[in-house]
Amino acid sequence: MTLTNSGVPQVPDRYVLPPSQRPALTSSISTTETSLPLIDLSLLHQPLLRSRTIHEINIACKEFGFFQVINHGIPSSVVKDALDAATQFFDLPVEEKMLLVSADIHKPVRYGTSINHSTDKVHYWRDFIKHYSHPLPKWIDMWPSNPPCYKDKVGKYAEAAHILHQQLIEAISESLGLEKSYLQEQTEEGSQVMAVNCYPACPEPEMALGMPPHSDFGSLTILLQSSQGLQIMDRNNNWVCVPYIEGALIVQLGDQVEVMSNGIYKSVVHRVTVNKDVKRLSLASLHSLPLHKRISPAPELLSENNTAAYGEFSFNDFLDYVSGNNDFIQQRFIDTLKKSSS
Ligand SMILES: O=C(O)CCC(=O)C(=O)O
Ligand SMILES: [Fe+2]
Repeated sequence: MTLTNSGVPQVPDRYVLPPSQRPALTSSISTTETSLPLIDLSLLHQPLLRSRTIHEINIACKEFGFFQVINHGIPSSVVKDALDAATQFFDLPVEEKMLLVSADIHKPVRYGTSINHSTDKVHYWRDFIKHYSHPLPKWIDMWPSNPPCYKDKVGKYAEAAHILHQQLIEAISESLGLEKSYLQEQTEEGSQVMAVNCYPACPEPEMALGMPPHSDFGSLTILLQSSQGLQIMDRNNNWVCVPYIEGALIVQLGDQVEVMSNGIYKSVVHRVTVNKDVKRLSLASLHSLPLHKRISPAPELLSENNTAAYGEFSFNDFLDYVSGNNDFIQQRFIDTLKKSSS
């Protein structure tokens, strides 16, 4: 934000990506050429239409590990208020935000800029604040107290996202042929982290990224964006721009669902491009099954001919990987769990 506000005419060297990693805006597939799944969640509550909607979710999860949802039950006023509060937070004087800065990924509330991981060489065009969000009463006192509306407005959104996550996990379990309640206990006890991201306007958007390619570690991410900027990788390794759809929320499958489904569903690799004129905000509600829990493929999905394709893992394994790995961007954590099929 400080760089953009000072009107730099060029992206400083530390943000410039090696040519092979630049977003090459022209070669990404835009959404006029390909249609990404959009699901009307209100149909899940209609007995005659539920199974068809579950089928649509199954196809979207298999093909993309991604879909957008409308009629998701979170009121538009709650969504708007959360985005307003986030905007006001990033507009605070830099000295005030810097009081929350930390590189320690274990901190329950932390503000950060540029560097995605301590091991990354390249910087990214993003400021963010991340905070633990579930159960909310436990964490909310630690959240930013400025702007004064932040706790209330982002808190209401976070609680609504938590309920939506439970409904989505039920539908996704069902779409795999598992009991609707298969993960119920684990989602109730699971964790939720809100990553509130701000991507300021960037003088040379073709040289930098807001976030590098990655998949999210947890079960699902529910993402609210203020404008277009997210790209997902499709099964042919093409980058596809995710369109901004008024009132819609984005659902992305994380690594835990990939392992639990034994790879029937894959977590979606995504990145964030930046924009010359518009500051973009996003609220990523990152949901995860309990952090101490070891996740492994669901036994119900395995058979003699279909054995476990992934080893089990826990959140701590993931943290060890992130803190010890210099090539986080090149290799996904989940790929290290894959068993070779001999
Ligand atoms: O800003 C976005 O659209 C994506 C953010 C994201 O991928 C994340 O916070 O993990
Ligand atoms: Fe992400």
